[in-house]
Amino acid sequence: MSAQNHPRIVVTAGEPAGIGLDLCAMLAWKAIPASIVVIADHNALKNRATMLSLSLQIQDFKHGDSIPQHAGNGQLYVLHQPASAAVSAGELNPVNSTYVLKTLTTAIDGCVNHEFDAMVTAPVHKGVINDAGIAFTGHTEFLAEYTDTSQVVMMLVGGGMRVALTTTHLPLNAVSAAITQESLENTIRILHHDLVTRFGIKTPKILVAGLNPHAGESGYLGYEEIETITPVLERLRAENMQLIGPLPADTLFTPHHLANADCVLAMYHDQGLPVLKYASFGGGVNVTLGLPIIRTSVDHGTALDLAGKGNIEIGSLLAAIDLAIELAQRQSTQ
Ligand SMILES: NC(=O)C1=CN([C@@H]2O[C@H](COP(=O)(O)OP(=O)(O)OC[C@H]3O[C@@H](n4cnc5c(N)ncnc54)[C@H](O)[C@@H]3O)[C@@H](O)[C@H]2O)C=CC1
Ligand SMILES: NCC(=O)COP(=O)(O)O
Repeated sequence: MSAQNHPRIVVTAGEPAGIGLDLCAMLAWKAIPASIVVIADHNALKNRATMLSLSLQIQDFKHGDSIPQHAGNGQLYVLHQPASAAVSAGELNPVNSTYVLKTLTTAIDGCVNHEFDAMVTAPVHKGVINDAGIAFTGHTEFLAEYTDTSQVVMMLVGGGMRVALTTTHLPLNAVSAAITQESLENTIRILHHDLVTRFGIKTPKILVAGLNPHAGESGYLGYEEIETITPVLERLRAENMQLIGPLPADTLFTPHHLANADCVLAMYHDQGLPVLKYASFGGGVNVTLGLPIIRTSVDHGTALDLAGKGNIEIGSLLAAIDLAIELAQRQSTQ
């Protein structure tokens, strides 16, 4: 926390051809109870602001500078990370992938060494980073690897729900094999631990989805519920965790089930996230659990079609910053 006791948040601007730069420029006009430093290419950010007719005033941030609470008066503190190639709104260039990853590692390092209290990420484009010859499936996996964390959990918050995932960015045909008793148990332990410590929920109630239609229909539609999910839930219930399931995913997201639950654990990305995004797109937040640092993110992608055009929603970035502030404040009191 700063000397004035407000959280210090670092925001990575994401894929420069996408709307991350637009969001960061717009952020300069939002008052926020935290200090904010954006990591981006100074000139690319200035140019994007000009495209949006925003007269952004960039203050260059240097490591060690102390900065005031974000006033929302058009000023933005920017840690300049030079892009590797010229930036053009809407046009991906694999050459800039190293720049994108450098913004991430700079933010992670800043959180690990306590220069910042939390990092918030604008969207990156997974495909173009791979086009550059760098294997990359998402921030979540990148953060885990860079911080040497063996397992993390992706959770989205929005629309009155929290939805965590057992597996993240995997082809569908690899999902079943990736869900082992060990990986599921670790996922639930991380989820439970962070709901208690980071979110302040004393005894979290977690709804756990089955993998197969109708949660396997007693084995007639698949065995993962019987062989993998149920034994793990029974083991962890013996430790007094409140775990309901495995429940059929098609009826789990109904008011009846959700009313008293703190979180849903889905088995894979597109089992859980379409429901949450339907309920909250543009206002949802992605948070990585199990990391040694606090990281939240927007719930949407790079929206290349909208970059530089001036008609985007900033709600998800603001919600991600709000959650980062909440988590940082709770951590500072522990
Ligand atoms: N946190 C991250 O880094 C994320 C990155 N992605 C990446 O983004 C890239 C594009 O993904 P898509 O599936 O096309 O999803 P997308 O979210 O970029 O776009 C889906 C639709 O939503 C619109 N949209 C997105 N954000 C918006 C905003 N803030 N305001 C108004 N409209 C908005 C887009 O114009 C498009 O019509 C992919 O490479 C994907 O992996 C996707 C999700 C999260
Ligand atoms: N659907 C969520 C997403 O793709 C963002 O993932 P990550 O980059 O935060 O790992």
